[in-house]
Amino acid sequence: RRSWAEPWKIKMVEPLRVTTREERERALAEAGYNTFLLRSEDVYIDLLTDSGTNAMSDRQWAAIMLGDEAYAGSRNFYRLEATIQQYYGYRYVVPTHQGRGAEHLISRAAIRPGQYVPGNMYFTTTRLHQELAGGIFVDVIIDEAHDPQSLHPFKGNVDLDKLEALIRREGAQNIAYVSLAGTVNMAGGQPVSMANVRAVRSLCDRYGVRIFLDATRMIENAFFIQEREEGYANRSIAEILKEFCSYTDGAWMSAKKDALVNIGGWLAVNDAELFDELRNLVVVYEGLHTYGGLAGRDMEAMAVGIEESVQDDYIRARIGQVRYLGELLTDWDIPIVQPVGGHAIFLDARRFYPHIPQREFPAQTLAAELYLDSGIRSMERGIASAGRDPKTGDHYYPKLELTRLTIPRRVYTQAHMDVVAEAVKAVYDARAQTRGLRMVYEPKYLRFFQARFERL
Ligand SMILES: Cc1ncc(COP(=O)(O)O)c(/C=N/[C@@H](Cc2ccccc2)C(=O)O)c1O
Repeated sequence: RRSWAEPWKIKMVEPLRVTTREERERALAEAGYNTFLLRSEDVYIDLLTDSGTNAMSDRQWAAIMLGDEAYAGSRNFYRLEATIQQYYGYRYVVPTHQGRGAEHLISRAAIRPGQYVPGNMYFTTTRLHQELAGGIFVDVIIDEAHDPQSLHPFKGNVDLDKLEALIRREGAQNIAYVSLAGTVNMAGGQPVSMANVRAVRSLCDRYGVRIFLDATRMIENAFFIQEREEGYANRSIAEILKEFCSYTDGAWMSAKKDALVNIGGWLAVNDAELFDELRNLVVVYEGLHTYGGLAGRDMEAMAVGIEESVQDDYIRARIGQVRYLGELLTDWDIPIVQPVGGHAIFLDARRFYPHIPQREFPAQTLAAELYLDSGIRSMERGIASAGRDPKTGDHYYPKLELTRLTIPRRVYTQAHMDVVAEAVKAVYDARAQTRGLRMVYEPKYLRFFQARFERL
């Protein structure tokens, strides 16, 4: 088998600054041991997120020059609308400034206070907007998703028995919609199979329950279907994407991931009445219905990004790079979530630091130690991110205590992945001497973004 390289070459570079250990000690102390509070200039390889950090192509940069900045009816909106209709298949499109904007609108328009929102594992902003709209999130993902060592090929799947039990217990009229994410970020970027979404569709049709898709990383999900699911090996990514979406009633997307732009999001539905309400809400919270908080140039770049994101050779290279890093780590027996997901390597902080109890924030500790060793920034995806149960006020205690190494699209080279793996190994080799953290400042909403910690 011959080696295989990315289907693009680099035309512009952005210099990186290597820092010293003492510079990083000072920067991290100022950031309250929270990688979200670090300055970008103090970060060497930035694996905090794949959101908005992806490299645009020359054609996307060219699209920036084609911005039609008319307040109403921008040419760029109609191009974006047509592109979403073509590739995702939905009828009505509403642009938003980013994913959160779309989550806010769909939650307000489609949830009545007290209704239940079953979903395949929670995502922080998605659940928060559902709760702010009075919804009650219920996790209906298969049990394997909560087991970092389970090799189930589609850990994002919905457990149909859990879903049907909820519908029968609460009554279909008390289910706002099924909130389906493909891939599932908090489970480790794990995909949903076509068979599962088809089965969820037929179950929901029996009870008259809607399904809305978080399509943020749906192209990566399509790749796993092409690679792992019977009957899809010879289907293109674009065909798989469109079929999957056809089993849902609408979708929201943070275009800052799959669509390769630095800002942007959209919401799309097939129901005309729901669209009317969304189209009206968008002018209250995001901007006119033909720009939704975006400049015309951003919408044009997003349309080009969508067209590039469905190219089979591009997505194979993208997933291949994540897998390459995963293999380096598993060769050293470093515990990560398996199977390797679409957008990141998730270090299993519970197995990495078995001596640090979850209340001392092992995943946050691991992100801090990795930054100190090498200037590599990662993100906590454990108890700090899980937040507090609104009913009891106590922390949620998630089974998954993970530190995410999130790989931006078309940004870093294989050499950077080698450096990352060696840094993780250095931290792993020193793990016995590492102590946990205590939280010294806790904000009310989505605390992980701005919380501050100190060493124990
Ligand atoms: C599956 C899914 N659905 C919606 C959104 C919101 O989209 P947006 O509002 O950011 O555009 C996101 C954003 N995910 C980013 C950024 C982030 C956001 C909250 C907490 C931590 C990190 C990440 O995972 O790094 C997502 O992953």
